[in-house]
Amino acid sequence: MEEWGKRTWNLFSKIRTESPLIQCITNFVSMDLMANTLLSAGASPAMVHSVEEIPDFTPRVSALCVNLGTLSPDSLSAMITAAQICSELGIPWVLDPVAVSASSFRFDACVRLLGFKPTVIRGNASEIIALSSSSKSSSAKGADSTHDSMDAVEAAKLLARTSGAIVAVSGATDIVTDGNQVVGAHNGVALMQKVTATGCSVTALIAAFLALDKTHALDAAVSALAVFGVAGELGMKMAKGPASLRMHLIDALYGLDEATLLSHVNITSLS
Ligand SMILES: Nc1ncnc2c1ncn2[C@@H]1O[C@H](COP(=O)(O)OP(=O)(O)OP(=O)(O)O)[C@@H](O)[C@H]1O
Ligand SMILES: Cc1ncsc1CCO
Ligand SMILES: [Mg+2]
Repeated sequence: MEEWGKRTWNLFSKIRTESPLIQCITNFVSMDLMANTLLSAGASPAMVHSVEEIPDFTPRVSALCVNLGTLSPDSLSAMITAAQICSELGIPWVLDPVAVSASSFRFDACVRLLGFKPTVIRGNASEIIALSSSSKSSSAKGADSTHDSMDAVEAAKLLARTSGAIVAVSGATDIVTDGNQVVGAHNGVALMQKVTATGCSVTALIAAFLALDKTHALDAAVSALAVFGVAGELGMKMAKGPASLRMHLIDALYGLDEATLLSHVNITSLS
């Protein structure tokens, strides 16, 4: 546990000193919270999503975050172009398959994007179960999960093996796997589910952690989820509901110091 805490702090403090440039092609709901999450963590966000700009811009970024939340034919072209560049240039990129089973268009888009080998896939339990089982007809309602993250462990392992990506499942326990090893990050508070785009934002934070060391993608994903969860716990101490949690979570992320992080991080091996 102590080792995980130190590893997490080392990566997090590097974001603050190196301020990696993170491109986000994301949904309209999440843009504000995602950009503010990255800024508060010390990274430099850029919501560049026009396909005309991607050949110039994407080769210069340190990592890419692709989120299907408000997918359209135009945004899909941008995602595919950017993912292809990252895959060719070895730039780490993260896929957030929001509401993957909502439509065939969205599901097929996810499958096409998997062809460009995301470094990490982060979804909630319903999304990871649907993507892993290739099932377009899941019980998921939309962007919110109807499953517990622990129900998605086997699905996550299977998806990691078939895609070659590290797979992260958010929930009461955040789960991260490479297909064999399974690690749990137990930080966070349930009210984070009532703040839209917290999941989208932690996916972008994973991209920021990956930007520093893409060769240890499992560590990057676990660390990002733990840091965001700790910020949620600290923010909750001052929050009166979802709106003030959103504000205090961002403040807590910005002010997070080593001693506070080390005393709160709760990461365990689940395999
Ligand atoms: N029951 C819970 N207890 C503690 N933390 C939680 C709980 N549920 C979710 N979280 C945390 O909330 C954040 C968002 O996770 P969630 O699973 O709600 O993502 P999501 O469904 O993709 O969200 P969105 O699509 O709105 O961005 C994560 O950091 C996760 O760890
Ligand atoms: C509510 C919602 N709808 C599409 S994306 C999004 C934000 C959470 O994923
Ligand atoms: Mg989501």
